[in-house]
Amino acid sequence: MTNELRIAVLGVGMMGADHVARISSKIAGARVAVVNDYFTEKAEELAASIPGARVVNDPIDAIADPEVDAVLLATPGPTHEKQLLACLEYGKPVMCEKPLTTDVETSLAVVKAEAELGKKLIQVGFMRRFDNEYADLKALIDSGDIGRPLVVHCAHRNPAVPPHFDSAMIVKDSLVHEVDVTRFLLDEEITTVQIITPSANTNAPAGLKDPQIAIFTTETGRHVDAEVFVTTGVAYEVRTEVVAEGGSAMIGLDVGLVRKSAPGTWGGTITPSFKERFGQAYDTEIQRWVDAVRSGAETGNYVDGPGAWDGYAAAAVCEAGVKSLESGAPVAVDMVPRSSIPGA
Ligand SMILES: NC(=O)c1ccc[n+]([C@@H]2O[C@H](COP(=O)([O-])OP(=O)(O)OC[C@H]3O[C@@H](n4cnc5c(N)ncnc54)[C@H](O)[C@@H]3O)[C@@H](O)[C@H]2O)c1
Ligand SMILES: O[C@H]1[C@H](O)[C@@H](O)[C@H](O)[C@@H](O)[C@H]1O
Repeated sequence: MTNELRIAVLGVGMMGADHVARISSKIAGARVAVVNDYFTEKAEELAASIPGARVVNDPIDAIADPEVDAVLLATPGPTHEKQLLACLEYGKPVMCEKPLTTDVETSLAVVKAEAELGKKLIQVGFMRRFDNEYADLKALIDSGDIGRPLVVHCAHRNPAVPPHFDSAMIVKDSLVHEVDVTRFLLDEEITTVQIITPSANTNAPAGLKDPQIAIFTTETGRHVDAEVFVTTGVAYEVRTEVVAEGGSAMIGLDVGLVRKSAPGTWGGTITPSFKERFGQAYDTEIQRWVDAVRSGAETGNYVDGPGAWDGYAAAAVCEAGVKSLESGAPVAVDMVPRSSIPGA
Protein backbone atom coordinates (compact mmCIF):
# COMPACT_ATOMS: atom_id res chain seq x y z
CA MET A 1 0.00 0.00 0.00
CA THR A 2 1.24 3.49 -0.78
CA ASN A 3 1.27 5.92 2.12
CA GLU A 4 -1.91 7.52 0.92
CA LEU A 5 -4.92 5.18 0.94
CA ARG A 6 -6.23 4.85 -2.63
CA ILE A 7 -10.00 4.54 -2.45
CA ALA A 8 -12.48 3.37 -5.08
CA VAL A 9 -15.91 4.94 -4.59
CA LEU A 10 -18.71 2.84 -6.11
CA GLY A 11 -22.01 4.62 -6.70
CA VAL A 12 -21.71 8.39 -6.95
CA GLY A 13 -25.30 9.44 -6.39
CA MET A 14 -26.23 11.61 -3.43
CA MET A 15 -24.12 9.87 -0.75
CA GLY A 16 -21.26 8.72 -2.98
CA ALA A 17 -20.69 12.18 -4.45
CA ASP A 18 -20.78 13.62 -0.93
CA HIS A 19 -18.14 11.09 0.22
CA VAL A 20 -15.96 11.84 -2.83
CA ALA A 21 -16.04 15.55 -1.93
CA ARG A 22 -15.30 14.73 1.71
CA ILE A 23 -12.33 12.46 0.95
CA SER A 24 -10.93 15.01 -1.52
CA SER A 25 -11.21 18.02 0.75
CA LYS A 26 -11.25 16.99 4.42
CA ILE A 27 -9.87 13.50 4.97
CA ALA A 28 -6.16 13.09 5.75
CA GLY A 29 -4.17 10.14 4.40
CA ALA A 30 -6.51 9.15 1.59
CA ARG A 31 -7.53 10.08 -1.93
CA VAL A 32 -10.16 9.01 -4.43
CA ALA A 33 -8.31 6.90 -7.01
CA VAL A 34 -11.23 5.29 -8.82
CA VAL A 35 -14.83 6.30 -9.39
CA ASN A 36 -17.50 3.89 -10.59
CA ASP A 37 -21.20 4.30 -11.27
CA TYR A 38 -23.86 2.41 -13.19
CA PHE A 39 -24.18 5.62 -15.22
CA THR A 40 -20.69 6.03 -16.69
CA GLU A 41 -21.22 9.69 -17.62
CA LYS A 42 -21.94 10.51 -13.99
CA ALA A 43 -18.67 8.85 -12.92
CA GLU A 44 -16.74 10.56 -15.70
CA GLU A 45 -18.06 13.98 -14.83
CA LEU A 46 -17.11 13.57 -11.19
CA ALA A 47 -13.70 11.97 -11.84
CA ALA A 48 -12.79 14.89 -14.11
CA SER A 49 -13.05 17.22 -11.13
CA ILE A 50 -10.80 15.12 -8.85
CA PRO A 51 -7.04 15.22 -9.55
CA GLY A 52 -5.65 11.69 -9.97
CA ALA A 53 -9.07 9.98 -10.15
CA ARG A 54 -10.04 7.72 -13.04
CA VAL A 55 -13.19 5.85 -14.00
CA VAL A 56 -13.46 2.07 -14.00
CA ASN A 57 -16.70 0.99 -15.64
CA ASP A 58 -17.27 -2.38 -14.03
CA PRO A 59 -17.80 -2.34 -10.23
CA ILE A 60 -16.02 -5.68 -9.69
CA ASP A 61 -13.06 -4.51 -11.80
CA ALA A 62 -12.94 -1.36 -9.70
CA ILE A 63 -12.76 -3.47 -6.52
CA ALA A 64 -10.10 -5.79 -8.00
CA ASP A 65 -8.00 -2.92 -9.39
CA PRO A 66 -4.39 -3.34 -8.14
CA GLU A 67 -4.13 0.42 -7.60
CA VAL A 68 -7.10 0.43 -5.22
CA ASP A 69 -6.37 -0.17 -1.51
CA ALA A 70 -9.90 0.19 -0.11
CA VAL A 71 -13.48 0.57 -1.27
CA LEU A 72 -16.33 2.87 -0.30
CA LEU A 73 -19.71 1.42 -1.34
CA ALA A 74 -22.44 4.00 -1.85
CA THR A 75 -24.45 1.95 -4.32
CA PRO A 76 -28.09 1.03 -3.59
CA GLY A 77 -28.63 -1.65 -0.90
CA PRO A 78 -29.64 -4.48 -3.31
CA THR A 79 -26.18 -4.36 -4.96
CA HIS A 80 -24.21 -4.54 -1.69
CA GLU A 81 -24.05 -8.33 -1.26
CA LYS A 82 -22.23 -9.02 -4.54
CA GLN A 83 -19.90 -6.05 -4.13
CA LEU A 84 -19.11 -6.89 -0.48
CA LEU A 85 -18.30 -10.52 -1.36
CA ALA A 86 -15.98 -9.24 -4.12
CA CYS A 87 -14.23 -6.98 -1.57
CA LEU A 88 -13.67 -10.02 0.65
CA GLU A 89 -12.47 -12.09 -2.32
CA TYR A 90 -9.90 -9.44 -3.27
CA GLY A 91 -9.00 -8.69 0.37
CA LYS A 92 -10.10 -5.03 0.13
CA PRO A 93 -11.24 -3.19 3.27
CA VAL A 94 -14.66 -1.69 2.62
CA MET A 95 -16.81 1.04 4.12
CA CYS A 96 -20.34 0.04 3.10
CA GLU A 97 -23.15 2.56 3.39
CA LYS A 98 -26.09 1.10 5.32
CA PRO A 99 -27.78 -1.31 4.93
CA LEU A 100 -25.22 -4.13 4.90
CA THR A 101 -27.61 -5.97 2.56
CA THR A 102 -31.37 -5.78 2.18
CA ASP A 103 -32.27 -9.17 3.68
CA VAL A 104 -31.23 -11.28 6.58
CA GLU A 105 -29.99 -14.36 4.63
CA THR A 106 -27.54 -12.41 2.50
CA SER A 107 -26.38 -10.38 5.53
CA LEU A 108 -25.64 -13.62 7.37
CA ALA A 109 -23.79 -14.98 4.31
CA VAL A 110 -21.58 -11.86 4.34
CA VAL A 111 -20.90 -12.23 8.08
CA LYS A 112 -19.89 -15.88 7.54
CA ALA A 113 -17.68 -15.09 4.52
CA GLU A 114 -15.80 -12.42 6.50
CA ALA A 115 -15.48 -14.73 9.54
CA GLU A 116 -14.03 -17.48 7.32
CA LEU A 117 -11.50 -15.03 5.96
CA GLY A 118 -10.36 -14.27 9.51
CA LYS A 119 -9.95 -10.53 8.89
CA LYS A 120 -12.35 -7.72 9.79
CA LEU A 121 -12.61 -5.92 6.46
CA ILE A 122 -16.20 -4.61 6.52
CA GLN A 123 -17.38 -1.44 8.22
CA VAL A 124 -21.06 -0.45 7.94
CA GLY A 125 -22.11 3.18 7.57
CA PHE A 126 -24.08 3.56 10.77
CA MET A 127 -22.76 7.11 11.06
CA ARG A 128 -24.73 8.12 14.14
CA ARG A 129 -22.15 6.30 16.27
CA PHE A 130 -19.68 8.99 15.14
CA ASP A 131 -21.96 11.95 15.84
CA ASN A 132 -20.68 14.06 18.74
CA GLU A 133 -24.10 14.17 20.45
CA TYR A 134 -24.60 10.40 20.24
CA ALA A 135 -21.01 9.84 21.40
CA ASP A 136 -21.68 12.12 24.42
CA LEU A 137 -24.90 10.26 25.21
CA LYS A 138 -23.12 6.89 25.02
CA ALA A 139 -20.29 8.20 27.24
CA LEU A 140 -22.84 9.48 29.78
CA ILE A 141 -24.59 6.09 29.89
CA ASP A 142 -21.28 4.23 30.21
CA SER A 143 -20.14 6.56 33.01
CA GLY A 144 -23.04 5.29 35.14
CA ASP A 145 -23.94 8.88 36.12
CA ILE A 146 -27.61 8.51 35.17
CA GLY A 147 -27.87 4.89 36.25
CA ARG A 148 -29.24 2.01 34.22
CA PRO A 149 -31.29 3.05 31.17
CA LEU A 150 -34.82 1.65 31.19
CA VAL A 151 -36.56 3.38 28.30
CA VAL A 152 -35.43 5.12 25.11
CA HIS A 153 -37.68 7.48 23.11
CA CYS A 154 -36.68 8.32 19.55
CA ALA A 155 -38.01 10.55 16.78
CA HIS A 156 -36.68 10.37 13.21
CA ARG A 157 -38.26 12.80 10.77
CA ASN A 158 -37.33 13.47 7.16
CA PRO A 159 -38.85 16.35 5.18
CA ALA A 160 -39.24 14.07 2.14
CA VAL A 161 -38.04 10.81 0.61
CA PRO A 162 -37.53 9.75 -3.02
CA PRO A 163 -40.67 8.62 -4.95
CA HIS A 164 -39.66 4.91 -4.88
CA PHE A 165 -39.67 4.84 -1.05
CA ASP A 166 -42.27 2.32 0.18
CA SER A 167 -43.58 1.40 3.64
CA ALA A 168 -41.01 -1.41 4.13
CA MET A 169 -38.19 1.01 3.24
CA ILE A 170 -39.26 3.20 6.16
CA VAL A 171 -38.23 0.19 8.28
CA LYS A 172 -35.16 -0.99 6.35
CA ASP A 173 -33.70 2.40 5.32
CA SER A 174 -34.82 4.80 8.04
CA LEU A 175 -35.75 2.89 11.23
CA VAL A 176 -32.56 0.86 10.73
CA HIS A 177 -30.68 3.81 12.27
CA GLU A 178 -32.76 3.57 15.49
CA VAL A 179 -32.08 -0.19 15.47
CA ASP A 180 -28.35 0.49 15.44
CA VAL A 181 -28.61 3.35 17.96
CA THR A 182 -30.46 1.03 20.34
CA ARG A 183 -27.81 -1.69 20.05
CA PHE A 184 -25.04 0.92 20.39
CA LEU A 185 -26.47 2.74 23.42
CA LEU A 186 -27.79 -0.27 25.33
CA ASP A 187 -25.13 -2.80 24.31
CA GLU A 188 -27.58 -5.66 23.82
CA GLU A 189 -29.66 -7.24 21.10
CA ILE A 190 -33.27 -6.37 20.28
CA THR A 191 -35.56 -9.36 20.77
CA THR A 192 -39.00 -8.21 19.60
CA VAL A 193 -40.31 -5.52 17.28
CA GLN A 194 -43.78 -4.14 16.87
CA ILE A 195 -44.75 -1.54 14.30
CA ILE A 196 -47.94 0.45 14.66
CA THR A 197 -49.24 2.60 11.83
CA PRO A 198 -51.34 5.56 12.90
CA SER A 199 -53.54 7.45 10.46
CA ALA A 200 -51.31 8.17 7.45
CA ASN A 201 -50.10 11.64 6.51
CA THR A 202 -52.50 12.90 3.83
CA ASN A 203 -49.55 14.69 2.19
CA ALA A 204 -47.65 11.39 1.74
CA PRO A 205 -47.85 9.43 -1.54
CA ALA A 206 -50.97 7.21 -1.64
CA GLY A 207 -50.46 3.92 0.19
CA LEU A 208 -47.33 4.97 2.12
CA LYS A 209 -47.73 3.99 5.77
CA ASP A 210 -46.17 7.13 7.19
CA PRO A 211 -45.67 7.82 10.08
CA GLN A 212 -44.81 4.54 11.80
CA ILE A 213 -44.31 3.89 15.51
CA ALA A 214 -41.85 1.12 16.33
CA ILE A 215 -41.52 -0.54 19.72
CA PHE A 216 -38.44 -2.65 20.50
CA THR A 217 -37.87 -4.91 23.49
CA THR A 218 -34.28 -5.83 24.34
CA GLU A 219 -32.69 -8.94 25.84
CA THR A 220 -33.01 -7.59 29.39
CA GLY A 221 -36.55 -6.29 28.83
CA ARG A 222 -35.78 -2.63 28.19
CA HIS A 223 -38.19 -0.62 26.01
CA VAL A 224 -37.46 1.59 23.01
CA ASP A 225 -40.05 3.50 21.02
CA ALA A 226 -39.36 5.31 17.78
CA GLU A 227 -41.55 7.55 15.70
CA VAL A 228 -40.38 7.51 12.08
CA PHE A 229 -42.06 10.09 9.86
CA VAL A 230 -40.43 10.59 6.47
CA THR A 231 -42.76 13.04 4.71
CA THR A 232 -43.10 15.86 7.23
CA GLY A 233 -42.38 18.57 4.67
CA VAL A 234 -40.58 20.47 7.45
CA ALA A 235 -36.92 19.62 8.09
CA TYR A 236 -34.58 16.85 9.22
CA GLU A 237 -35.09 16.04 12.91
CA VAL A 238 -33.45 13.23 14.85
CA ARG A 239 -34.04 13.08 18.60
CA THR A 240 -33.19 10.49 21.23
CA GLU A 241 -34.06 10.58 24.93
CA VAL A 242 -32.76 8.00 27.38
CA VAL A 243 -34.68 7.56 30.62
CA ALA A 244 -32.59 5.85 33.28
CA GLU A 245 -32.88 4.87 36.95
CA GLY A 246 -30.98 7.99 38.07
CA GLY A 247 -31.96 10.61 35.53
CA SER A 248 -32.53 11.17 31.83
CA ALA A 249 -30.73 12.74 28.90
CA MET A 250 -31.79 13.95 25.49
CA ILE A 251 -30.03 14.84 22.24
CA GLY A 252 -31.15 16.38 18.95
CA LEU A 253 -32.91 19.47 20.23
CA ASP A 254 -31.41 21.78 17.61
CA VAL A 255 -30.53 24.27 20.30
CA GLY A 256 -27.12 25.14 18.89
CA LEU A 257 -28.37 28.62 18.11
CA VAL A 258 -31.35 30.15 19.82
CA ARG A 259 -32.28 33.43 18.22
CA LYS A 260 -34.74 35.94 19.61
CA SER A 261 -36.10 38.49 17.24
CA ALA A 262 -38.91 40.95 16.72
CA PRO A 263 -41.86 40.77 16.74
CA GLY A 264 -41.61 38.61 19.82
CA THR A 265 -40.58 35.38 18.11
CA TRP A 266 -37.69 33.14 18.99
CA GLY A 267 -36.09 30.18 17.39
CA GLY A 268 -33.06 28.66 15.82
CA THR A 269 -32.46 26.73 12.65
CA ILE A 270 -33.19 23.10 11.87
CA THR A 271 -30.99 21.14 9.50
CA PRO A 272 -32.71 20.52 6.16
CA SER A 273 -31.27 17.02 5.59
CA PHE A 274 -29.03 14.31 6.97
CA LYS A 275 -26.08 15.79 5.05
CA GLU A 276 -26.05 18.83 7.35
CA ARG A 277 -27.29 17.16 10.57
CA PHE A 278 -24.75 14.35 10.35
CA GLY A 279 -21.99 16.12 8.37
CA GLN A 280 -19.60 15.97 11.32
CA ALA A 281 -20.50 12.31 11.90
CA TYR A 282 -19.75 11.35 8.27
CA ASP A 283 -16.42 13.24 8.43
CA THR A 284 -15.40 11.48 11.66
CA GLU A 285 -16.64 8.11 10.39
CA ILE A 286 -14.59 8.28 7.19
CA GLN A 287 -11.45 9.69 8.86
CA ARG A 288 -11.49 6.98 11.53
CA TRP A 289 -12.11 4.29 8.89
CA VAL A 290 -9.16 5.57 6.81
CA ASP A 291 -6.95 5.56 9.92
CA ALA A 292 -8.10 2.04 10.84
CA VAL A 293 -7.46 0.70 7.34
CA ARG A 294 -4.01 2.30 7.19
CA SER A 295 -3.01 0.60 10.43
CA GLY A 296 -4.98 -2.61 9.79
CA ALA A 297 -2.29 -4.71 8.16
CA GLU A 298 -0.66 -5.34 11.54
CA THR A 299 -3.82 -6.34 13.38
CA GLY A 300 -6.03 -7.89 10.69
CA ASN A 301 -8.75 -5.43 11.75
CA TYR A 302 -9.54 -2.76 9.19
CA VAL A 303 -12.65 -1.49 10.93
CA ASP A 304 -13.29 1.24 13.48
CA GLY A 305 -16.92 1.06 14.43
CA PRO A 306 -19.89 -1.01 13.34
CA GLY A 307 -19.01 -4.13 11.38
CA ALA A 308 -20.70 -6.92 9.45
CA TRP A 309 -22.27 -8.39 12.61
CA ASP A 310 -23.96 -5.07 13.36
CA GLY A 311 -25.26 -4.99 9.79
CA TYR A 312 -26.64 -8.51 10.15
CA ALA A 313 -28.28 -7.75 13.52
CA ALA A 314 -29.92 -4.67 12.01
CA ALA A 315 -31.17 -6.71 9.03
CA ALA A 316 -32.68 -9.32 11.37
CA VAL A 317 -34.50 -6.66 13.41
CA CYS A 318 -35.75 -4.94 10.24
CA GLU A 319 -37.03 -8.23 8.85
CA ALA A 320 -39.09 -8.72 12.02
CA GLY A 321 -40.17 -5.08 11.68
CA VAL A 322 -41.45 -5.60 8.12
CA LYS A 323 -43.45 -8.65 9.29
CA SER A 324 -44.93 -6.60 12.11
CA LEU A 325 -45.74 -3.81 9.67
CA GLU A 326 -48.08 -6.28 7.94
CA SER A 327 -49.71 -7.74 11.06
CA GLY A 328 -49.38 -4.93 13.61
CA ALA A 329 -48.41 -7.56 16.20
CA PRO A 330 -45.06 -7.91 18.01
CA VAL A 331 -42.66 -10.19 16.10
CA ALA A 332 -39.69 -12.02 17.65
CA VAL A 333 -36.30 -11.29 16.08
CA ASP A 334 -34.77 -14.43 14.58
CA MET A 335 -30.96 -14.29 14.86
CA VAL A 336 -28.28 -16.93 15.08
CA PRO A 337 -26.15 -16.61 18.23
CA ARG A 338 -22.91 -14.72 17.57
CA SER A 339 -20.97 -17.52 19.26
CA SER A 340 -22.12 -19.92 16.51
CA ILE A 341 -19.89 -18.12 13.99
CA PRO A 342 -16.31 -18.12 15.30
CA GLY A 343 -14.61 -14.87 14.29
CA ALA A 344 -17.84 -12.96 13.70
N1 LIG B 1 -25.85 6.99 6.17
C1 LIG B 1 -26.79 7.78 5.70
O1 LIG B 1 -27.27 8.68 6.35
C2 LIG B 1 -27.25 7.58 4.29
C3 LIG B 1 -27.95 8.61 3.64
C4 LIG B 1 -28.40 8.37 2.35
C5 LIG B 1 -28.15 7.17 1.73
N2 LIG B 1 -27.47 6.21 2.39
C6 LIG B 1 -27.17 4.91 1.74
O2 LIG B 1 -26.22 5.17 0.70
C7 LIG B 1 -26.47 4.30 -0.39
C8 LIG B 1 -26.70 5.13 -1.65
O3 LIG B 1 -27.81 5.97 -1.44
P1 LIG B 1 -28.04 7.32 -2.28
O4 LIG B 1 -29.11 8.04 -1.58
O5 LIG B 1 -26.74 8.00 -2.54
O6 LIG B 1 -28.61 6.71 -3.64
P2 LIG B 1 -28.53 7.34 -5.11
O7 LIG B 1 -29.59 6.65 -5.89
O8 LIG B 1 -28.53 8.82 -5.04
O9 LIG B 1 -27.11 6.88 -5.65
C9 LIG B 1 -26.79 5.55 -5.95
C10 LIG B 1 -25.84 5.55 -7.15
O10 LIG B 1 -25.39 4.22 -7.39
C11 LIG B 1 -25.43 4.00 -8.81
N3 LIG B 1 -25.57 2.55 -9.02
C12 LIG B 1 -26.70 1.80 -9.03
N4 LIG B 1 -26.39 0.50 -9.18
C13 LIG B 1 -25.04 0.41 -9.26
C14 LIG B 1 -24.12 -0.65 -9.42
N5 LIG B 1 -24.53 -1.93 -9.51
N6 LIG B 1 -22.79 -0.35 -9.45
C15 LIG B 1 -22.36 0.92 -9.40
N7 LIG B 1 -23.20 1.98 -9.25
C16 LIG B 1 -24.51 1.73 -9.16
C17 LIG B 1 -26.59 4.82 -9.32
O11 LIG B 1 -26.45 5.13 -10.70
C18 LIG B 1 -26.48 6.06 -8.43
O12 LIG B 1 -25.65 7.06 -9.01
C19 LIG B 1 -27.66 3.41 0.02
O13 LIG B 1 -27.19 2.22 0.56
C20 LIG B 1 -28.35 4.26 1.08
O14 LIG B 1 -29.10 3.51 2.01
C21 LIG B 1 -27.01 6.40 3.64
O1 LIG C 1 -31.15 6.64 3.48
C1 LIG C 1 -31.55 7.70 4.31
C2 LIG C 1 -30.52 7.90 5.40
O2 LIG C 1 -30.16 6.71 5.96
C3 LIG C 1 -30.93 8.93 6.43
O3 LIG C 1 -29.99 8.99 7.49
C4 LIG C 1 -32.30 8.64 7.00
O4 LIG C 1 -32.71 9.69 7.86
C5 LIG C 1 -33.32 8.48 5.89
O5 LIG C 1 -34.57 8.22 6.47
C6 LIG C 1 -32.93 7.41 4.89
O6 LIG C 1 -33.84 7.40 3.83
